[in-house]
Formats: sequence, C-alpha cells, structure tokens
Amino acid sequence: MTQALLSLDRISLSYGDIDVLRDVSLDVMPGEFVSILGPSGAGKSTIFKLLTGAVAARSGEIRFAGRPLASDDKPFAFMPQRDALMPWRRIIDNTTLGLEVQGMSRKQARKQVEPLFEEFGLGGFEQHYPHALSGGMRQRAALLRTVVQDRPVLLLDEPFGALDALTRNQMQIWLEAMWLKHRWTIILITHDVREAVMLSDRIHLLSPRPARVEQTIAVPLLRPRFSHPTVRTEAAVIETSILGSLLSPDNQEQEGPTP
Ligand SMILES: Nc1ncnc2c1ncn2[C@@H]1O[C@H](COP(=O)(O)OP(=O)(O)OP(=O)(O)O)[C@@H](O)[C@H]1O
Repeated sequence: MTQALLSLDRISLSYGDIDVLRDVSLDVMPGEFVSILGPSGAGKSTIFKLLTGAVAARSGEIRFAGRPLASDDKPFAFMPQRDALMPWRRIIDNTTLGLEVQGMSRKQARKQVEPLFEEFGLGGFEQHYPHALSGGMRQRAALLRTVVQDRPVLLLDEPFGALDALTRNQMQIWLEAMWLKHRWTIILITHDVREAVMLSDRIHLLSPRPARVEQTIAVPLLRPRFSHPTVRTEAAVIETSILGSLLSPDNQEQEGPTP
C-alpha cells in the first residue's frame, strides 16, 4: 500500500479557552486531490495555519513522508482566501514573490515564472498591475505564485470563494485540467459541496467546532469530470448525501460560545 505523504494524527488545538480542533486525524496520499469541507468556523483554516507553522497543536502528531514534521520543514505552498496580490507590483513581480522570499533574485525568479504565463492564461499580462486583471486572472496569478515555489503540497484556502458563479465554474474546470497534467498534491478548503465533489479524490468532512473528521468520502468518478454528463449525475448523488450529513441535527450543534 502507498504510504501517505501527509498525515495528521489525533491533533487537538485551542485558541485560549476555545477548543477548535479535537483529535483531528486525516491523511493525504502523494498526488492526491483532497478537500476539507465543513461548516463555517469549524476550524478548516486553522488546519492550514497548523501546517504552515503559524499555530501549534496542543497534542497529536503531523507526519510528512513518513517522518514527524520538523519545525524547519517547509513542504507546503499556501494560497490564501484572498489573492493577496500587491497592487503596486506588476503581475510578473507578484508571481515571483514566493521565490524571492525563499532568497532567489528577482531576475532569476522572473526566468522561472515567465514560461508558465501562457499555461496559466496570463500571457501578455506580465507587465500589467493587478487592478487591470479579471477576478479569475488574479486567482490564476495567485495560484501561479503558489505553484512556482515547487513545494510538495499545495494548500488552497477557498481559492474561488470570491468569484462569480460562472468564473468560479470556469476556474474549477481549469484547475482540474491543470491538476490532471501536473498531478500536484492538493489540499483544498471549500464551503462548496459541489466544488469538493467535482474536484476531489477524497473529501474529509469536518464536524462543527471543535472539529474532528466526521467522515472521509472517496469520490471515484471518472475524469475529466466536467465534460462527462453521466459524471455530473453521479456527482449530484454524492453531493446530496454530503449535504444530508452537513445538515443533520447532530451537525448543527456548536459547543461553547462562538467567538
Ligand atoms: N487567532 C484566533 N484567536 C481566537 N480564535 C480564533 C483565531 N483564529 C480563528 N479563531 C476561531 O477559531 C474557530 C475556527 O476558525 P477557522 O478560521 O479555522 O474556521 P473555518 O472553518 O476556516 O471558518 P470559515 O469557513 O468561516 O472560514 C472560529 O470560531 C474562529 O473564530
């Protein structure tokens, strides 16, 4: 059996008195597209903060490639909810930012990102500023900045949450095509059940806070999914079942005060 690339084993975490994660266990296989789905405030973004070292667990273990994750291990490239493009930097220089932070010169970093602009649908926009780009283009630029860091795992925190429905759908189709080509290991946080079903190999469904993994759902649908009419029908059945779990009375209760 293939070894998990990443595993969280019984992770618990609090912010002061607020219990956020309680015994969260999940794993991600190499090259897998995994989603984390759960109610608002459950603790989804906290899992990414934990992986990127912004917060520490009270108990439990994170393992990466079979070893406990050390504090100076940096196997994750993180794309935040908002694109976080710097308005005063041209798109090319926004996409080099992650590499520059790692210590690469801007000149060298530009050489690395330039060949990828066409593939990310940004060809010809290298010298533009972010305000001149559509919402979808800005998200692709933010994803390009994340991908070029060449880390083993991409952490995408609701990357399409702020987009209109049509652009969002186009971005999902594009992301699946890019994933099929590159086979990145992706963890996607989303509120959108259909998005999780259409994109993921597996979905880790969180309970309300304090979060634990309520269910892990395999999505064994053919790919590419968006161009298969029968896949859409099968996806709708999985989506209905997940919505049933999320909306069940057990899943509506929150423990303690909402901060
Ligand atoms: N720095 C912090 N200090 C105190 N409480 C926090 C802090 N960060 C997050 N929280 C609380 O922890 C809980 C989990 O937050 P988190 O952002 O991880 O949830 P989420 O599932 O990503 O939410 P959403 O889907 O709404 O983005 C929330 O109740 C939030 O208010």
